[in-house]
Amino acid sequence: MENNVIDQQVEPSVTIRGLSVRFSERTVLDRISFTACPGRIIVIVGPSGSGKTTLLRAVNRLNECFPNCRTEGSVELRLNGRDGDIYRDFVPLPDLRRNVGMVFQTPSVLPFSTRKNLAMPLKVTLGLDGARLSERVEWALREVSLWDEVKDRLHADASTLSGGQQQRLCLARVLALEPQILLLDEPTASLDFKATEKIEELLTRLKKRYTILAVSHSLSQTRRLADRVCVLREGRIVRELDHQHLQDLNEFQRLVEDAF
Ligand SMILES: Nc1ncnc2c1ncn2[C@@H]1O[C@H](COP(=O)(O)OP(=O)(O)OP(=O)(O)O)[C@@H](O)[C@H]1O
Repeated sequence: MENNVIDQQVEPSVTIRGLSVRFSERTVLDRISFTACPGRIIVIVGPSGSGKTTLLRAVNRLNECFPNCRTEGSVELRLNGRDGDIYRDFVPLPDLRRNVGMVFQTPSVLPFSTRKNLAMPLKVTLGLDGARLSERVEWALREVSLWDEVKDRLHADASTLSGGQQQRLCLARVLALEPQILLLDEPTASLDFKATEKIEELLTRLKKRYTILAVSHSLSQTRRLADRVCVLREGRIVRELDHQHLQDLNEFQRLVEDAF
């Protein structure tokens, strides 16, 4: 069965058609199709090993880091008003990764100060320096509600921040490059409930301006965040749930558990 989820209210910014990913001879994603739109969060859930991370990585060609990986099908993105299939049309990888930012399960801060974590990619990728660089650093930290917490220790090593602060720093690093699409792989996996709450509030605010694809292992979080839920099992989308399914917690849990 090939899935075809079309969001009819808003022009999609991600259109995935017949996407299959193999590692060596093993099929990990099997003819996946769906669309994602700006202003919406799609949450991907599914058993461990069902292909959730691989699906996120397919949207900015990160699977290509693995030499045994083969991808078929298309991932069409609308970037800066132009459509293109990232596997067929020429999209320089740095441009693609800047526009399609990814935040990983475990905060991946660089072994530098908080400021340098943001400043370095801004210098290298956008060539910013001086006042423009400082403004962008502050903007990104404010965007993730971290500025007030770190403004007096911008030059301290980023590893001295709490786990939740580090994860927000990673998100700030992605946002600073002005992406249009965010890929979030269990962004609260390593956080306590307070830090999780902050990230969830942040995502709810950010979703108005970005297309967000997120992976979550928490059904209650999925229900809080998602506009649409895709249940992945053995590399296929076996169920899609939208607003009407998310209203009643028991009904939602039953539908997802059935799909698992
Ligand atoms: N680079 C790779 N080489 C070989 N197999 C891989 C590679 N990356 C992922 N896989 C395999 O693909 C399958 C899907 O992995 P993936 O990480 O996408 O699953 P997941 O649903 O995100 O799992 P989890 O919930 O445990 O994070 C797994 O069986 C995994 O072992």
